[in-house]
Amino acid sequence: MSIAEFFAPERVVMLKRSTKQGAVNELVRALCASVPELDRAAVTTAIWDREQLFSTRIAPMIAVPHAQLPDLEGSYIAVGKSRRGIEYDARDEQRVHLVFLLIGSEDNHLKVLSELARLLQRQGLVQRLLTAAGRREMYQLLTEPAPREAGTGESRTATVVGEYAGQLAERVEARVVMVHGESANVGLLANLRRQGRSVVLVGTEDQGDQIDESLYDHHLLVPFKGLDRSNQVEITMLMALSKGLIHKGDKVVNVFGLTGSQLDTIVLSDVARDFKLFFSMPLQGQQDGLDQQVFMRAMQIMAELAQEGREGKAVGTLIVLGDYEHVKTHCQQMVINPFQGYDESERNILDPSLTETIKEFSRIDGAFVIRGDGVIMSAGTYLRINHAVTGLTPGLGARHTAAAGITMDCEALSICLSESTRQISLFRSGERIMVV
Ligand SMILES: Nc1ncnc2c1ncn2[C@@H]1O[C@H](COP(=O)(O)OP(=O)(O)OP(=O)(O)O)[C@@H](O)[C@H]1O
Repeated sequence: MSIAEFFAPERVVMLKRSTKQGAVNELVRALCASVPELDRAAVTTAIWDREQLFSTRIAPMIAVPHAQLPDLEGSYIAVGKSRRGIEYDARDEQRVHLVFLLIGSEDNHLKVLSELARLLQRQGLVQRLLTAAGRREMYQLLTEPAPREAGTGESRTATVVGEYAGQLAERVEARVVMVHGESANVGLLANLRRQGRSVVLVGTEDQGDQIDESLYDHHLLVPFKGLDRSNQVEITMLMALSKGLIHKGDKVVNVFGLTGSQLDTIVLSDVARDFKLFFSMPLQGQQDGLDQQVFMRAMQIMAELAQEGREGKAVGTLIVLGDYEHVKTHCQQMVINPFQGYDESERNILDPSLTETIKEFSRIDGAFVIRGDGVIMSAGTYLRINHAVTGLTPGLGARHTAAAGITMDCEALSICLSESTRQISLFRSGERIMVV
């Protein structure tokens, strides 16, 4: 899916009104004028109904009011910029300057929302939108392919590392080579394809427009940037395993550099040896089908929480993903479930406008319980554990014990953010299978 297809030049608006209602109505007008099948009254009602549930401000200066309309085919985005800023919601004094209005079909609304959120994370884009001279420039910025980052040229070192990676893959008969996209070089990709390796291009953003698609077999997106080298490989391998791109008997060569820099590292993995525990994970489309994007979003929110904390303080929290049928038998509310009463479509972790709410609720004691398809079933939940949890690293307390314990009793995966160390741990079958 390319997010560019949902924009249109006539739906870029320089907003005149500085109230939330005025600005949103300007966008609804522009959207409905551009898409005749949209009924303005229905769009307005759907948007405001959604807005009453949670504010759709997703970042200090950005809001994404959105709604699904039954029977609508396709999704449409109108974008507005306000130079003066809009008083968007009472809880935040900072004004919103960019408003993205999204109306979507029920089928892929959340996926489009998620793509839009990813686009807005593209380095420097928001700043360039804010300083863009006019509507045409804004449209170009929103629809242009992701720029390749500095340092992606093929330096001598990168070329040599690429050559060695190719030779190593050949010598050990690695079936798969994962080339980390921001530093990928075209020569290496072409060489690996010639050798008949399965080539996976790994990136944090969609780079399909920059590198010829015929040079790789799969494109894998990892949820966050800025990892150190060992975490980069572990997360990538985990993602690739969960997507079925690599298998138990494979040898895999990873070629990468630190995010944004050139190729300088080669790591050879024997999947069966290095990822023993993974093979009991529920991520592979069985059990209750834990959606890949849901797992990635949960990891991303945890990573952001680890970095940002709340109001200057570190926070700890716990997310339990998947196998809800069994997990629910272990759940007891510590406080009233804040998601109670909301429709399932209004409490899906894939909805970026919920991110702030989820982060805010991370301060509540207890766990988030999330179904495999991303629907948040509860927060502030106490998990009753039936087994004695032994063998945890000394120093890990009740939160980590609950995170491990629930995965002994259920086929769920749990992600635990430690308040004291800010480390993110992944638990499966009672074991801590990864620490970031
Ligand atoms: N059974 C449980 N189910 C859900 N949440 C729990 C459970 N037990 C503890 N918690 C959460 O963990 C918090 C206490 O964490 P504690 O500091 O004891 O654990 P920890 O593993 O050392 O975590 P951290 O590294 O974040 O301090 C509680 O305030 C509560 O929010």
